[in-house]
Amino acid sequence: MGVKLQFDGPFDPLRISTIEDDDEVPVVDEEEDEEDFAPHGAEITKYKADNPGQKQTAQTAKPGKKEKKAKKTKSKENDAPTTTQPPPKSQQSTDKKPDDLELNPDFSFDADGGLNLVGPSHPWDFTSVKAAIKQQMKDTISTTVDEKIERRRAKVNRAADTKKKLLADGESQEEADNDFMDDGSDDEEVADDEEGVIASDSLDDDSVDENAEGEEMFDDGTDDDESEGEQDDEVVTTQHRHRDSDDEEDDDDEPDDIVQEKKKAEYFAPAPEAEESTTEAFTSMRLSRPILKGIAAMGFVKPTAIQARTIPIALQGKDICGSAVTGSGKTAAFIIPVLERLLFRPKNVATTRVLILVPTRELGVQCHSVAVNLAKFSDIQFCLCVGGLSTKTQEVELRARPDVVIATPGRLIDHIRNSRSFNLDSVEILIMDEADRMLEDGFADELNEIIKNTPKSRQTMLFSATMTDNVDDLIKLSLNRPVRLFVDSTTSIANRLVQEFIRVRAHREESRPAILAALCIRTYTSETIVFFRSKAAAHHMKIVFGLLGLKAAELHGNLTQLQRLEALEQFRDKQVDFLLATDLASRGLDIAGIKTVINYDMPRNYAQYVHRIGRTARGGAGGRAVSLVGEADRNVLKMAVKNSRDEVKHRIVPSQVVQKYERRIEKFKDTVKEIYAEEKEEKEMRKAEMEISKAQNIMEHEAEIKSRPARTWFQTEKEKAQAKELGLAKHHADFGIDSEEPVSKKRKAASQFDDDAPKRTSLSGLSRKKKRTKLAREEDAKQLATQARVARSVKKQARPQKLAAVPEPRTFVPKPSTKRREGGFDSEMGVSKKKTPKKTVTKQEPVQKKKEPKKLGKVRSVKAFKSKSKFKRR
Ligand SMILES: Nc1ncnc2c1ncn2[C@@H]1O[C@H](COP(=O)(O)OP(=O)(O)OP(=O)(O)O)[C@@H](O)[C@H]1O
Repeated sequence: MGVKLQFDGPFDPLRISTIEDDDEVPVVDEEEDEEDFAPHGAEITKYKADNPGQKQTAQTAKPGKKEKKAKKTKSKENDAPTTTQPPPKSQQSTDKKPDDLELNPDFSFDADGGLNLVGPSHPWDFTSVKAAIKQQMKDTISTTVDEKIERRRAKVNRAADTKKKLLADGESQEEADNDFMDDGSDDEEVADDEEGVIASDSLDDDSVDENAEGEEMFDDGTDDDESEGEQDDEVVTTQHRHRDSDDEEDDDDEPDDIVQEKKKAEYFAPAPEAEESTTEAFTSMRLSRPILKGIAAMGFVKPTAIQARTIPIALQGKDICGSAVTGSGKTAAFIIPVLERLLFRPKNVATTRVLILVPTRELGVQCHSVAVNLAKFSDIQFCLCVGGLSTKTQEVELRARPDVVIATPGRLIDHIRNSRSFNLDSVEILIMDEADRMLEDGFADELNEIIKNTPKSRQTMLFSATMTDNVDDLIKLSLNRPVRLFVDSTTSIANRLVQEFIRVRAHREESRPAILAALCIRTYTSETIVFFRSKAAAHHMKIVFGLLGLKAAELHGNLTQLQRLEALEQFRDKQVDFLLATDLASRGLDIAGIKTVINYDMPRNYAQYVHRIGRTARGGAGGRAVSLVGEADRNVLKMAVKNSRDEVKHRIVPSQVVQKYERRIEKFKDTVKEIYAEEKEEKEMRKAEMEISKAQNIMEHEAEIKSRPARTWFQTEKEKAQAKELGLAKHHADFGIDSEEPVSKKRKAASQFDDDAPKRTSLSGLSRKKKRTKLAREEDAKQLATQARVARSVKKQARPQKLAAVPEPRTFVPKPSTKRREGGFDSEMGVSKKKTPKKTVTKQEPVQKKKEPKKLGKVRSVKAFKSKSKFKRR
């Protein structure tokens, strides 16, 4: 309930398109208690969502109703939104309209002062979501992994003390044994920032050769003949090969490019240039007062490039395909125009008009939190609809028809199919954050299902740092002449992000845990996020870190939703120094102050690498990404070096250091096994507990349970698995990744260090939705499956045809290129081999090499890294 619109001043008819679900309802013809959104005398031009070019002039409200409406307005300040055209900055303090002051007496809008309001300490907050989860939780018989570690640390420490005493007079015991269980904070172990140790200036072509002559510099530190005493890491700055913007694609792709460019020219609407006025301040964007207040409260002073370009176009109701580097404010870029448009919604009937899709629950929670914060001076209602939270609570919330639903695709489809009276028929704006992610894996079909359920006339906006502009992909989303707003190249990384690479030789794969421990104890001691490919590896290192005395939280899909949110909060609030995460945390998460991202193992593709390292150096801050690069990671390394803005660095952790940590970790082996055993035991108990409560439930509520209609899903398990495979193949093709490339056996072996970890089951590798569905159907699988199939086929027949058929998946045929085989760690890092004559180290060099036969396998690699120690290696 709010105040009726009143306008008494000029209003730019091109500036805002309002949302409407019924053209017959003029914006100002709302009930008396509609809110006062627009400036006095303003004329609103509305654009139909399906026809942005069509204008409709709204009636001008009669002045004088304001006092009447004001009485009805909620006492809350946020119920008095008013669209204003703020005066020029210079006049703001003196030239305020009395009406403005009347409406918001306590709000002074000053581009420097007002916008400098201290925003929330973090743009997101999980308190309410956590509380909701806790409410529905039952007590379980389990202790946290931290408790298990702590108990054992105390035990092992006692054992170590006893050992020390016994050996007090002895001289034979290796010194390393004495720090058996230290806390990793020995002064001698904490090296200074290595960057200055050996790092040389950016190398020109000549200096590359000089470096190439000293090949031992590129040894990976695995020599056995290290000098006495612990050494600092070596960090060598190597040549960078930043591509010019007009040199972005490989030469091989040229014919493809021409076809794609032609398609793009036809498909995308021309993107207007960013207006200078809008890039300067949010106030120039003619946003309404409540939105400006929300922006100010977030502490945003000036729009970022993507915001400056997106907001005016989004306000016009146009479809957008947007991309900008990680941490550049894309979330606010799509939320602000949505909120602005929602302020003008007809309010006679509550309607869900905006749907924001995100790929992960955490991103959903974060996006919801940012949206709620930005809208806190309005009456816009939100519903968070992600997995891991109570379906029932969401059903209740959805029944109230919130203005905005923020959802993960799986949970949303669940509601569409199984929550009575919920549908997407009234959605006018569809936003997909991390849209390229949604187009891959198992999401593609889910997305198709969602799109099928939304009206064609909707406005659609897609965003990602690695957004695809491949027309064939976008066609599936049935966009309407989208505007392509690519502020940065999709391969770009943040400006102040320094990239380091550590080579992990094939025969040293098992040293990864020790290298990681050395990095985290000696160099990157806090505000560091470590990415793992597998949940098992993340969990294993959580235990190892705990035993080493490092404060770490883990974040992956094997945890409960509450544990996941708590891990993020602990890391955000600096209660722990390290977040050990899988790719679950690689996209979109915005945690202030992350200094370092470590890739324990490289992600499967370059896009994922961009997102992972994009967790640092956000919003103009600096950061560092350190990646452990194995033999199988050449492609990603190559892309990373090629797209680096500045030099990349090659870090060498001395073998002596690695061996020291290997010994230390080796000593925990039994303790780690004990912890796994205890976890296993607890898991069994929890399972038994669950079974009991399930049985009790069935006994008590049998009739009700049986009368409930079975929850349905839109595809069979088989279909979903196939979709995932196709998505992956397509994504690999996009990024030039050889889908056939086997996962290095050695790496696999290295990640299987936790031999007591749960083995693969029939549920492994399935999405949460699949798992849940599968588990839920366990009891009477056949019966329910049959019911579901029947229900599905009946519903399918009743449904309209899909808006766009999914095109045949492209079969990826690896290009016969010798280029890839040439690339070893050294050549990807831009370092020439020893015998390369200086003058031949030019840009033409790789082209010549391209024609060489494919024979640069292991032999080349060993040669390239030749060092004095090569004779000693086993
Ligand atoms: N105009 C602004 N002024 C200052 N800070 C801003 C502005 N807009 C957004 N931010 C802040 O910048 C940070 C990054 O924003 P956001 O998470 O939206 O980035 P993103 O581009 O979506 O990143 P990613 O690609 O990783 O998802 C956030 O902390 C956000 O609060």
